Amino acid sequence: MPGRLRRSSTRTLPFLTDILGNSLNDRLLFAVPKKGRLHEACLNLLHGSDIQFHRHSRLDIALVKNHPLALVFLPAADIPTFVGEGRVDLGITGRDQVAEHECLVPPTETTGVEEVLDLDFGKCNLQVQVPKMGNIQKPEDLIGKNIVTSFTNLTEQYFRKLEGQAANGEANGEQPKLKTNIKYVGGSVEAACALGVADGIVDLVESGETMRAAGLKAISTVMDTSAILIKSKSPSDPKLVDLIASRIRGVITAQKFVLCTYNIERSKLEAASRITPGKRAPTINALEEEGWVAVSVMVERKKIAVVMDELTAVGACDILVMKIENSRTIP
Ligand SMILES: Nc1ncnc2c1ncn2[C@@H]1O[C@H](COP(=O)(O)OP(=O)(O)OP(=O)(O)O)[C@@H](O)[C@H]1O
Ligand SMILES: O=P(O)(O)OC[C@H]1O[C@H](OP(=O)(O)OP(=O)(O)O)[C@H](O)[C@@H]1O
Repeated sequence: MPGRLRRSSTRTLPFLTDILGNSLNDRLLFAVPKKGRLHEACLNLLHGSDIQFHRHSRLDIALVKNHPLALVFLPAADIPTFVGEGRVDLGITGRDQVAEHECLVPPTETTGVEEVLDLDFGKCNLQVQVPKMGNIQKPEDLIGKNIVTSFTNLTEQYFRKLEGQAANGEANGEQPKLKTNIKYVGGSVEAACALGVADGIVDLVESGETMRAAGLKAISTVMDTSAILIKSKSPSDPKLVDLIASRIRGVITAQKFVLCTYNIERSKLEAASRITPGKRAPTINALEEEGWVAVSVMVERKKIAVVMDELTAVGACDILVMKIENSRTIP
């Protein structure tokens, strides 16, 4: 694709050419959050996928030793732009960041990103929050007031819709409503109300600790989000994209599931199989002991304690649970 970072590296990034020579040529580019909440989990994913690299200090590009791949460390918020324009082939960022970008730059047939995989971390909600002790109870009460956020496009979209609904109400004789002011801040959004800059904020909530510590409460959810693997609409090496996606999927599955084995009388197998249906189906082997079978099955890690209780209740015994180191399974 013309204008790709690797093809024009001498023109656009001369300092990188000094350091890396022409080694970016013909490498798939993979953008990874350079800091923040997703950074560490992404490094773990790369490690689990055996993507080996050495990152020089201060340098935001690292060549991968065992694949024709280069990692580009970028702010999570910028990754949808680079991938969406086809400058970078693959990326990890939050679904919230993709949605925020798409509000401003709607995808076309050739631009914009495609979601490859939900990565099952970075889970949180983008929520409208207001002072706990104040008199604002619902998002409509914020119409015409000041909102502070790092997600100005999603917030604009949310409040314009709310204003539209309120305007329809006006036609039915309700109070006239004003336009809501939306201001950008890059971080520590939760401080805006206490500092008198905002009547409400739109910010991410995971545990709710930040929100509660700032004396705020959530009154509405704009969207749910988690980290996702995205690709451009015209990656330079689709086969390598598929290979990387398959390795990452394997690591995610291994983290999400455990392997459970147990012995049970064949007559009780049907009840046990209802508790542990497996990803596709349980593996069942006959035991030397007449009328008994051994079952081996993948179970979601978060459900395993309840599953073990239920298996015991239907007569399973010798229940063992093992960590899965890595996997290759169908999506
Ligand atoms: N508390 C959280 N829990 C889970 N995921 C989060 C949380 N906060 C942010 N994220 C996810 O991580 C993405 C990046 O947010 P983060 O605030 O870490 O980025 P940053 O602004 O680049 O880093 P920093 O805040 O350190 O400057 C968000 O878009 C969201 O998808
Ligand atoms: O519900 P919690 O578990 O408390 O998490 C929510 C906080 O996490 C994020 O900020 P982060 O700490 O990444 O830093 P930032 O405020 O500088 O963006 C988000 O913007 C909230 O402030």
